Amino acid sequence: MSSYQTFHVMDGLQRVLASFCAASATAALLAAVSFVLYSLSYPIYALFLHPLSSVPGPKLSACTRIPYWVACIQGRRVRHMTKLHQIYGPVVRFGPNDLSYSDGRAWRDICLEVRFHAPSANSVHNIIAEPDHAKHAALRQVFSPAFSEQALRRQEPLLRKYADFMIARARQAGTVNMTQLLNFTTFDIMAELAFGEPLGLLERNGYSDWVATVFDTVRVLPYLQLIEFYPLSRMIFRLLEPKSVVKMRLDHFNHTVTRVTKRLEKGSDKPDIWSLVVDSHALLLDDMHANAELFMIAGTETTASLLTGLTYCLVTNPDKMKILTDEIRHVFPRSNAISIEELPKLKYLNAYYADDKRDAHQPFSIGPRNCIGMNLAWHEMRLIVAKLLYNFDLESHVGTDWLDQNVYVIWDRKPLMCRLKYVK
Ligand code: HEM
Repeated sequence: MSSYQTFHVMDGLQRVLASFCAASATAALLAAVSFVLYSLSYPIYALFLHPLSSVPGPKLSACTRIPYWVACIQGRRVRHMTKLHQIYGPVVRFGPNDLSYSDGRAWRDICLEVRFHAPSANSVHNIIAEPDHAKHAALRQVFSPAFSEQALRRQEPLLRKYADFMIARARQAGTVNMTQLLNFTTFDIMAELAFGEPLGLLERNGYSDWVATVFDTVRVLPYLQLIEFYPLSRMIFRLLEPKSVVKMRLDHFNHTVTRVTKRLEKGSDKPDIWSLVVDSHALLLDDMHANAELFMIAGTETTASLLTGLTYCLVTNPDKMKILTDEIRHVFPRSNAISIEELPKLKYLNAYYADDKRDAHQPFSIGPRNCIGMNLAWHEMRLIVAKLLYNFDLESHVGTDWLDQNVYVIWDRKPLMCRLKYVK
């Protein structure tokens, strides 16, 4: 009896299973057919019927973003886009729904369209990633006093301290890897502003583990961008992200959490970021952590990249370097007299800045989400260049292939070896 019943139950189960398998097979077949049909018809749509179909660009890029992602992953994004503009002109379609403009008139339109980034490890959006415009504006208002001209005048002794430390470090060396030295300097400055304490890179003449991780992991950044770009890959990644990677991300973030928390508990009368914003009570602790992490990236390697590039341009154009060096040594009687108040008055040092305002090139972006640290960056960069050229004659035999560098969201800068002769 029981075996008969069992046979019946099994029979029923088998039938349910069989029909389930058949349904699954049909669904899979339908999905496969739909996929094939979509793959075959999408290029026709993308090339002939899409609203962007008349915009110049490679046919493959009109159908898929794959060529762009490959270029990003290989660190060739800038070269890839430059080449596309050389071939196709000022407006290029580099993906099915993506346009790139090399014409300055596009700045206003591009700034209306904001790209959003993933939240920080504590799930809070920092200011650059904040998708809500009203929240962004509120954050901007809170942080603005810390980056105002008034704040910068109070921060000048700190900037000078590290510029002088950089000079002292360079004097000991003779031949210097400027890529590293400039990284040490900008990270030390920003750590004092964001954590209220130095990272000690100039002192130890080497990277801390935390900074080394930032540079060691740059090649992963395009993969993360790719994953974040598509909602499905983002969802799958969140589900499958290995625990070890999550832990690594949290450990890295906790470096900032520990330091910011310590700085807030301790209090400070130094003009760092928190002493200029903390009184507003408008920020939660999580906001502070997320934004401190952003400042440590946005305010360091950007400035260091520009300074390294400028140093390369100077050592490979000694005639221009001489004009700039003469200007700085003529205006200031001694290294200690170099001040952030006087530096903006130097004509040759600021020639780029003047050009930049007329030009289509906007390295700090424009609009309500432009770089909040722009004034700090200009003062810091002018001070560092002036101190460097006042104190040293620079020389380097680096070849033009130095310029051939990869960019993985941030530049993967090559070492820039320079001989520094102390002259004062
Ligand atoms: C040469 C140096 C620098 C360059 C070229 C630069 C460039 C930029 C650009 C292009 C943006 C807009 C990004 C976007 O729209 O996605 C930006 C935003 C930002 N930058 Fe800078 N930056 C520099 C230095 C600094 C410094 C020293 C700080 C100081 C912490 C800083 C902090 C920020 C912040 C917080 C934002 C987000 C602003 C917002 O969303 O309201 N940057 N920067």
